[in-house]
Amino acid sequence: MMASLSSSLTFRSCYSATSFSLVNGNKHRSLSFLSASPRVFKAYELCFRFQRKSGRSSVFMQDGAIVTNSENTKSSLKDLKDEVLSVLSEEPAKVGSESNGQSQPTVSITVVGASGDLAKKKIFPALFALYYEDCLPEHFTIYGYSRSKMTDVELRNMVSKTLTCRIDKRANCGEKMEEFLKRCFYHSGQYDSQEHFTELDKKLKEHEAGRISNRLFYLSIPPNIFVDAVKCASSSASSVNGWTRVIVEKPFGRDSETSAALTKSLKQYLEEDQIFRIDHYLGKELVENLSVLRFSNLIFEPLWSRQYIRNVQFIFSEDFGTEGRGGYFDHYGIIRDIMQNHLLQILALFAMETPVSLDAEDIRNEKV
Ligand SMILES: NC(=O)C1=CN([C@@H]2O[C@H](COP(=O)(O)OP(=O)(O)OC[C@H]3O[C@@H](n4cnc5c(N)ncnc54)[C@H](OP(=O)(O)O)[C@@H]3O)[C@@H](O)[C@H]2O)C=CC1
Ligand SMILES: O=C1O[C@H](COP(=O)(O)O)[C@@H](O)[C@H](O)[C@H]1O
Repeated sequence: MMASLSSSLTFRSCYSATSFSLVNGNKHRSLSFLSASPRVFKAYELCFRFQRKSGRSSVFMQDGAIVTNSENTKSSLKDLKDEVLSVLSEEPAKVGSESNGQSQPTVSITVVGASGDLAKKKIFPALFALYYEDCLPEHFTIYGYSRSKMTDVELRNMVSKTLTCRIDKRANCGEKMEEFLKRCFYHSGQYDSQEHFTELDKKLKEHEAGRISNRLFYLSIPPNIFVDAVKCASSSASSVNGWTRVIVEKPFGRDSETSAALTKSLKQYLEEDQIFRIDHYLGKELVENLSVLRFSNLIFEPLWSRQYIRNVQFIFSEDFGTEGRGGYFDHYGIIRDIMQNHLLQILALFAMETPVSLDAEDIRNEKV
């Protein structure tokens, strides 16, 4: 399968990085779930945040190394890491934490459709990478939710097969996996059952142990059941004292009209700032590095212009067949599946004018 736009630079889909950038309505928050090279992620992600906040100058090298004019790089990096952590634990609870004597909020992440391909291939490994990198809050629980009958142990067995230590620092990886798996649980239920989501809610509460609870639902299910699941999650399992957010996987409809209709349906149960639409392609190392290559690389930056580049082609290739996706492609269309999201996003990153800053909103403004 190959889709090709016009390039002298060729991008091949041979990376298996698992990271995601979340586009949140008009705002954009970056919440990277990465399983390939957190070192690169940190440099890239943290750099932008850091530069924005401190105004300090720092340059990130291709290998993820950081050159900064700071005399105290170590503590600066710590500040940056704290910032990433704050993405996951931001928006303090509406109920005072002191009132129940539990000072730190919990995050409960429910992977809806946990028995599926995406959950196994990408989501659990990415959550593990976050855990490995200490980017999850101290108190967190992960729940798999789907119709398949499974015990906690069976879920852990399933998940453990796809967790990897493909990351730079491999120290204690096995130990970390064990710790991570102990935080994973499973609840079997229908996607349109208030009753089953109420059962999930009860289980989440047990783990939250009276702490302020923030809840994230990751919809890793076919789009035709998004709204049912959101309805049940929001009415029967949303947080009562913290935030509740939902990550929605593409496709977001099949055209502008159906996309608007999906948003309208979701907004019956959620505010726009609770909805995070995801294009996992934007979190790939190769794609993230594109901005670094364009804007921080002293050799390429001045040459990246129509004066010096004659032809640009993007090649999307996979070294395997449709692998069970034939029905989906026939129904939805391969162009819709790949080109109008992943490849257009890459094209935009490649061709946009220099944004005012590398802050996500400024990049978005240049893209559109
Ligand atoms: N796989 C990938 O690489 C990518 C997938 N996506 C999107 O992410 C979402 C999930 O993808 P993926 O995991 O591949 O999907 P799957 O088809 O594997 O579905 C995930 C789970 O949803 C449940 N399910 C499947 N079909 C139905 C149905 N008709 N009615 C009710 N439940 C159903 C099944 O769980 P159970 O039977 O246990 O309830 C299944 O394990 C989809 O929207 C897909 O388009 C986006 C990008 C990449
Ligand atoms: O969204 C999709 O992307 C994958 C390619 O992503 P990768 O991370 O596996 O390289 C594609 O195979 C799939 O058809 C499509 O739905």
